[in-house]
Amino acid sequence: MTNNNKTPSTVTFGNNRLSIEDVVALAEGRAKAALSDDADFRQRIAKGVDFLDRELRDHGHIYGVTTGYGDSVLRRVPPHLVDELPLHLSRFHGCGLGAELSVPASRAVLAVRLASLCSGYSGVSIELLELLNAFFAHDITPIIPEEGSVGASGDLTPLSYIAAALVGEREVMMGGERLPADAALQKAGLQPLTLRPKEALAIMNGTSVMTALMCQAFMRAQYLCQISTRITALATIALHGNPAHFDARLFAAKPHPGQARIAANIASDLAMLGDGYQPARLQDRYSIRCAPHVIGVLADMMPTFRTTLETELNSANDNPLIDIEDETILHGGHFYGGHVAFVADGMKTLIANIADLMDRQMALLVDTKFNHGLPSNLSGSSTDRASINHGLKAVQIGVSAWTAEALKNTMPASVFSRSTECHNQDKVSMGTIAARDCLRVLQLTEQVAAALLITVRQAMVLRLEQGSITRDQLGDDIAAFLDDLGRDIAFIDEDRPLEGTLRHLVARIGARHWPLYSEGSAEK
Ligand SMILES: N[C@@H](Cc1ccc(O)cc1)C(=O)O
Repeated sequence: MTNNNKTPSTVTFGNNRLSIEDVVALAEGRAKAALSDDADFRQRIAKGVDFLDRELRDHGHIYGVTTGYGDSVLRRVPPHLVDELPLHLSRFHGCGLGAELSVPASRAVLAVRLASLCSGYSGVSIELLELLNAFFAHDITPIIPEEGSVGASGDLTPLSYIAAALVGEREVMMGGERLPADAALQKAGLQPLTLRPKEALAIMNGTSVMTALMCQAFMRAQYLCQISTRITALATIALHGNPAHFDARLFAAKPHPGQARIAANIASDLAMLGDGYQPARLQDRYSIRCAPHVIGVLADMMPTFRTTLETELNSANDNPLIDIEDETILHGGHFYGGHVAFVADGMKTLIANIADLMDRQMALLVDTKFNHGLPSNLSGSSTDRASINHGLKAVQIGVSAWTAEALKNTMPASVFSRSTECHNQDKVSMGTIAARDCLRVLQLTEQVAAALLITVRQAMVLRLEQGSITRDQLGDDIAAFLDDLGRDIAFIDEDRPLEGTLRHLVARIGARHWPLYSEGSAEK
């Protein structure tokens, strides 16, 4: 498939592997979906269906086809009710609650489930795969409530909303419009699917919701590494900090590659300060001096996170699996999302630590006890009006609140297994809760980053006005970045509400608006 760090224009589902970038490009509507025409792939899919049909005819006993589900495995379904069983599965799981997934998130879920079904272990028909693929072409996304999965019988309840949409039940979004699924299918000229015996189980019995959410989280975490690195560089300059903390020789002596790269990026941002530059202190406080050691942990874990997420993304995480080579049905527990759960729990901890780092950097910048000659709360008001102006005081309070909430949400979800479903599912992953927490922590941390962008830009303008830093001492990248920020953030001389600016900057961060360092540099 595509190279990991390039945006594809078409993502093809078939025998090939998908990358996180493929999923996110589809989710964000930057790529089209296609189902492979490859003869081997189509034959493999056909073989699975044919084998299941024969198995049912010749042996007449298959889990989830002629039995009840889960703990109800001992219940035998008589042949005349076998065809009705899949619709029961999708319907009794139609009990999701909570917020609805966004359209991009729902698209990511569709993509991840389609990828898994294409691995050829689930015994679904090519018609099912074609219809899922057609959802992309017609911009149809199931409306999926995000709560109700324990992440270890797969994401049964949220994925039931995909099964329902395919058969023309419940609601979908289509080109920005909320419609009953049957109406949307009709509008698109598509026929609702009649689910074959194992197909509802195949759609629902997997880890695709948590995996999709973590693909989105991964891309955001990657950008967070970069933006927090740039913020650190600007905070260091604005505080008259010491560039020597980022010397390559230091990082060769403790050579975690991600950490070294973050340090090198900060060092290159500070390179133009020049020999005449005098730092205010020999050693800066840890939120400056140890920034590579905080951001670097996330940077160093990203390759592992990628490997784990992409293994899950390209896996058959259904049960039972159909081995078409040996013509056997394999009963297992691949719907268990333990790996994704751990990535989500781990990633959210590392992200919240970056929120905390930036919160501490802001504390240094706004406080005249630490900021080496900048005004209180970085207010740019002239002296006679300084008594009524409070600059970034409330923004700092907001940052404290967002940081506290991010830190609070780092409670691991994966250790809170509950035995459920009459003790059949007596150990579960809670990976979907972990993934949702991770996204919430990201959102809060991106808000902190937005506030820090206002802070460092304000501090830099003040320094340039003071003349304690000159424009020549900023490298081209830093100067261009500050100019770009200046178009989004007006200088704060008189107090004004900053909500609009904050929201705008949060959206900019979400869109990875500023190209920072080299693409994908938070990883390799
Ligand atoms: N995940 C279960 C199947 C299942 C499906 C739906 C349920 O409600 C419960 C269990 C298995 O494969 O064993």
